[in-house]
Amino acid sequence: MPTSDNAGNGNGLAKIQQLGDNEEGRPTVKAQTIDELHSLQKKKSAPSTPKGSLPTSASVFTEEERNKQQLESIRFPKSRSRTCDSYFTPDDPLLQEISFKFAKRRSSASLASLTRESGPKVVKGDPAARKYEASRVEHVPHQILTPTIAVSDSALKFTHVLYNLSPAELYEQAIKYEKGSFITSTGALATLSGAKTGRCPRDKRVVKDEVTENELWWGKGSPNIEMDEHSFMVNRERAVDYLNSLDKVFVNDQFLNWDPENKIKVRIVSARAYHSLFMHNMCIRPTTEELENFGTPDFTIYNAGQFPCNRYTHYMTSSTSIDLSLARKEMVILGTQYAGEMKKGLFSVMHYLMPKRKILSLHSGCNMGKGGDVALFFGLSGTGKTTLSTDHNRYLIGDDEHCWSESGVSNIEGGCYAKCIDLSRENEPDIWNAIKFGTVLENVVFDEHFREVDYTDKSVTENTRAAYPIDYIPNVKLPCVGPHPKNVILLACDAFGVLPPVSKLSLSQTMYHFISGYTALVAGTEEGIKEPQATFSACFGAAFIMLHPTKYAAMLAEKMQNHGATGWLVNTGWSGGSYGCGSRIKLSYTRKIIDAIHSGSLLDVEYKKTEIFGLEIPTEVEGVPSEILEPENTWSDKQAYKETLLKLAGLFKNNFETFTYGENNQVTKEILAAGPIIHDA
Ligand SMILES: Nc1ncnc2c1ncn2[C@@H]1O[C@H](COP(=O)(O)OP(=O)(O)O)[C@@H](O)[C@H]1O
Ligand SMILES: C=C(OP(=O)(O)O)C(=O)O
Ligand SMILES: [Ca+2]
Ligand SMILES: [Mn+2]
Repeated sequence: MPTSDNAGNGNGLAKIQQLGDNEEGRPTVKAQTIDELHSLQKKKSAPSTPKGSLPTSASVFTEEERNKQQLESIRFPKSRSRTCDSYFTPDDPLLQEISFKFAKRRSSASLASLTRESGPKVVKGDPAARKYEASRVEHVPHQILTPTIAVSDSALKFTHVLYNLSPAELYEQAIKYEKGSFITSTGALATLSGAKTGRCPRDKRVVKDEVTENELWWGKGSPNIEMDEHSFMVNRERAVDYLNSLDKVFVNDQFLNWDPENKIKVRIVSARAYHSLFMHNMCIRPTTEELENFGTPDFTIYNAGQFPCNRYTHYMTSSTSIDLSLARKEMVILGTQYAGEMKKGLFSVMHYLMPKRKILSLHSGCNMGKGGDVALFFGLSGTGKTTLSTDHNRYLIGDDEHCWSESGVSNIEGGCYAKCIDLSRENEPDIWNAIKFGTVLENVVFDEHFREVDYTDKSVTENTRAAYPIDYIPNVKLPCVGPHPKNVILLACDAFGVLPPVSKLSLSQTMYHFISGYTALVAGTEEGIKEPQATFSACFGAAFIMLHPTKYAAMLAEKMQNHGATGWLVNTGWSGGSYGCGSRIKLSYTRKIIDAIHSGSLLDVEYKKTEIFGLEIPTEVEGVPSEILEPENTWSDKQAYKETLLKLAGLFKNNFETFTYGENNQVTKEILAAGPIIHDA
């Protein structure tokens, strides 16, 4: 049965919300048309040549001339000897057209990684010839498996499989065929993700069947919006048909999880080089040998993000749907090209598979000191997992997704996905330097001539991102595994400005704050001052968990207890007042606080218990002005402080009620007592 959110309208058709894509909460791009979107990406350059000289400055070309010039330079490289198109002169328009077509085929055929020895073959419209080509594709270790449709034109059509291409090959594909792809001044590949510039959690569906009905968390607060198997198959067929209609698709075979005993094999079938390069960076890259013996994947994604879902399909509420079938071990993406859906979609799968093996999956960053001390950094988006786990004095294990098993911690991924807004070399040097050849830069704005990225520019979106292989960070721990954590740091970006910059937590407090999963970000940064928006997301990642939050919390409590880990709450948000009055805590102060946690020095100082939240705050931290450690000190209006504190405490209590009743109640009185206590005045 559909949930109330997706209730049918009685005649068997799903209720269609005609709200388009601008519904609240769905991150969309700040443009009305594709052309407008593309025009946001590039800024006019200052002239690079003195007046009066030849018009070599890029700004004198129209967009079209520029593209044409670029294509020509790609098609007619200086060393012409080995390119098939080298006999044509670039200025013959007819030959140009032919050579372009030929080059296109050549590249897609040769890039299939199997025709290198035999050279390219041009496939004409003869089905027999296509059969020949298709049989050659069998040399590709793995083809996409599609259901056999008796005889239709689509079944006869041949689609090239571009299998595990290298970053260089993917750059060429992106630049040739995907509008909005450019090389930046540091060598990164700038791309546009299209209308969607963030995840769409309200369009993420999971197949509810006899098994998942009992296993998964459904209903209030759950991220798992149900769909039935039939509707999944309708969307799957739509995605597969779309992919089959293309001349070529990209296939990535890769791994998740650095723990060799719990490695998961994933296959990603996508239509864009951008998506293939993103996953190349984000998943663990197999060696040639591992690829030869890859076998059957444990999980497959069909990403047909350019193509919408059919809004008249049952359960659909918009033109976007991200669908997960655990029984089929498949995910289908329709109607969003935001690459983060693939990464986080696989994370959801891990949140199902790992607990079955008694392994805890964590939405956290992770790093390790020189002495082998491991820290976990939990937190919602924007709270500092990536920034603080990337620490020049420590070894990076991973920035976002981990497992904690009997043998210690392991990163699920092979790359990092950093926010780029206001990125600076001074504050985040390692991330800054990771933005080089091979890195995917999403939705950034750059100077059209020098291709220098302006990280302060939010014209396309505020959620600008860089996806790079983890070894682009110099002090990476390879393989990305480590011993049991010593510190568990819960990050909250408190835009109310009432949580202390750091407090030490008891185990029950750690559980309380882990289940609450609080952060508060500023509502809208453009239209002046607005109230901070409190967000509660169970386990600091409600969008990705598949089981009831208390299952993960119970595992965390047990592991922390067994291994003697200390819990900390770190506010990376506001101090001296709420957003609008106060200011964000300096990153350099937060880093000092984190240093003191890692070194153990914060265990040896005096503590003071706060009112309401009952948090233990240190009276001193090396390198941090002591007066900011107690938030009340930093507020000039003490009454406003008290009111804001009570307001936030009320929001916490309100949120926690979800977990204190209902069938799944495993929350003990102790955990409840570890939350804020509001005394009646
Ligand atoms: N005191 C602070 N602590 C952590 N991050 C901060 C702080 N002040 C500003 N920032 C910025 O906040 C953002 C944190 O984002 P990020 O590390 O990507 O979060 P996450 O990985 O948890 O989504 C970064 O852009 C960082 O530069
Ligand atoms: C990719 C994401 O992770 P984060 O914002 O936590 O870095 C996301 O939440 O979409
Ligand atoms: Ca995240
Ligand atoms: Mn992150």
